[in-house]
Amino acid sequence: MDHPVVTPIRDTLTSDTRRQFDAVAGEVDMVSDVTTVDMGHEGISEEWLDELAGGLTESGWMSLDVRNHLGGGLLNALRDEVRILDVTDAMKKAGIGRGADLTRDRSVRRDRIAWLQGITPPQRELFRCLERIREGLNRRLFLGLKRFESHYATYQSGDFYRKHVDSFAGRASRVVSLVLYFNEDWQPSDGGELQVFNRDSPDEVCGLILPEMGRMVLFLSEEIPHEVLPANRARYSLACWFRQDEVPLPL
Ligand SMILES: O=C(O)CCC(=O)C(=O)O
Ligand SMILES: [Fe+2]
Repeated sequence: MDHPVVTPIRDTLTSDTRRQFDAVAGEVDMVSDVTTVDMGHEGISEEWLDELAGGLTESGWMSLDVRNHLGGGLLNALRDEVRILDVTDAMKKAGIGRGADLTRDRSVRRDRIAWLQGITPPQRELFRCLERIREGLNRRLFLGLKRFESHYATYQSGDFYRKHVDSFAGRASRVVSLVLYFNEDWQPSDGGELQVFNRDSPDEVCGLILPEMGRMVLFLSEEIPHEVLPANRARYSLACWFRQDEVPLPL
């Protein structure tokens, strides 16, 4: 007997649903996204997109302060969302792999995650920004990025994510990784740094990034090994992957 094909009820990342989503976003724009209205930041300029593409080309990764580009209002609204998901126990233990291959190996990663659907006003605004970055990188680097997927992550005290790359080489799935952090006053003693390894000599650490509010890290998913060191306090972030494949996997 044939098995029915089960598709996710809502997936904002396929082109058809993205079109619907844009239409809705356009209407809502006229009313304005109250929670994220935030004048006085530069936004996503062509110069900033040049900078992102340059960083990826030169060393395969970069870390930068994005408050002036995404806006403090949007970052605060996203931080509030992930905190609410955390305190209401809506975050799920993260796994490794997808679908039938999913394993939850607590010795490899201990974070909890919640996938974004792009439905709430801050997520809708974020998706518009991510879309501009996707297009901007494609225009400059010809990466053929077709879509993105994104989840919030929380690491409680003691949680970590061991050294890994975000995509298996040659699978052309996840191509560019982007991580945004939402933690005010993060100190070196709070641990939880993202440790980045050199793409040409993967045992060599070439970056140690504090997960501070407004900081973003961008890197080539297949090439840059990285690791989240054990955190000593709750650590909030959002990860996004720009992908070359068209068809979404079930969440
Ligand atoms: O939160 C971070 O700094 C990185 C997270 C990460 O490597 C991942 O989710 O694949
Ligand atoms: Fe990763």
